[in-house]
Amino acid sequence: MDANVKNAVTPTTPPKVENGSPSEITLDEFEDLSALSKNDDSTVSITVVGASGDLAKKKIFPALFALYYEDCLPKACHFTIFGYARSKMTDAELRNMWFPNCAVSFRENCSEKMDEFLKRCFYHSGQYDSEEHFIDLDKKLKQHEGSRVSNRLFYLSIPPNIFLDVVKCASKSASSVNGWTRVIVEKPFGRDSESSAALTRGLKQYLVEDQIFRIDHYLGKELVENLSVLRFSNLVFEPLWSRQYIRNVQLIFSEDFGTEGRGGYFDSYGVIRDIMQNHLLQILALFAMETPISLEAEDIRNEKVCAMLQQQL
Ligand SMILES: NC(=O)C1=CN([C@@H]2O[C@H](COP(=O)(O)OP(=O)(O)OC[C@H]3O[C@@H](n4cnc5c(N)ncnc54)[C@H](OP(=O)(O)O)[C@@H]3O)[C@@H](O)[C@H]2O)C=CC1
Ligand SMILES: O=C1O[C@H](COP(=O)(O)O)[C@@H](O)[C@H](O)[C@H]1O
Repeated sequence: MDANVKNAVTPTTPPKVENGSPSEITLDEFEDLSALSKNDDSTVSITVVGASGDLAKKKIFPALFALYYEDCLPKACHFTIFGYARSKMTDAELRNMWFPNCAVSFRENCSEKMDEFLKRCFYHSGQYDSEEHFIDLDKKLKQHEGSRVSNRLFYLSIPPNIFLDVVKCASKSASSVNGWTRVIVEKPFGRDSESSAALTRGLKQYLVEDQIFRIDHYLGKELVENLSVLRFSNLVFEPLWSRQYIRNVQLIFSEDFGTEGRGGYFDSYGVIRDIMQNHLLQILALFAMETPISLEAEDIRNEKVCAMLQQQL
């Protein structure tokens, strides 16, 4: 979770929303969604909003399949994945669209696993600001969830100007009545601290902070994940990792392709905002923070915030 955003506004208790439900399991439990399958009475439904887009196709669905392949999703029939967007598509068309990107070279039984996984994937076409269309989605989700406890996750893979429309409709018309409801928000979280705080205030009209997961996909990269292990578990590096021994730190970001489809986004938002204030600052914080009391998410977050405040970044 992005701590700077989290701390950008004074937490307030949001008004209770119709059909809304507060979180019922902790962040740690959430990390292993497969744990939910131990309880035969619960299901997880993941709705990827903006399913027709680039991010969904290239990253989210392959990642969901990888989770399924590694048994990190509840067993089949205890999870459902819905794509939601305005484009008209059938379930089969959605599956065909995702398939090529998901079919990476996993180990054995990949195609069987893929068949099982795709059978749990469905599509619902709707407008982002239509409560009616989210009510229709809710009905479809219920058909798959049956009478079990339903836990629902909405992944916002859409441009930021429609985040709030979706959160409003999803929380009013399609949130879980008996389990948790959570929302994953993709960057950018606003274009400056004022708009970031405004976004957080907007989200909190419908959700409490524990329901909001701001994602920075750089933190999932192997190299970045290994940074903490390298720093804190390596007897050679650990004592040397300080200002006494390190004079200069450079973070170099390079891509081997051009602007491609990002021209409009870069013009209005900027390359620095695209990469630096999120991905690269997260890495710098991981690099510069003091040793956290544990490698739990909240403890690392706390140390990253301290490191940033000390550097006045
Ligand atoms: N692509 C990437 O690698 C990354 C993207 N992100 C962020 O994730 C989000 C999604 O990215 P990406 O998939 O590339 O974006 P897209 O531009 O592909 O948009 C996703 C979907 O949203 C709908 N959409 C697009 N523009 C509008 C609009 N103006 N009004 C309403 N709906 C619209 C379209 O679906 P339909 O027309 O079917 O409704 C589209 O398929 C963005 O916030 C982006 O900044 C973050 C990290 C990396
Ligand atoms: O968030 C973004 O990241 C990608 C780079 O990430 P990668 O995992 O594909 O290396 C960047 O190309 C994109 O512009 C930016 O929005």
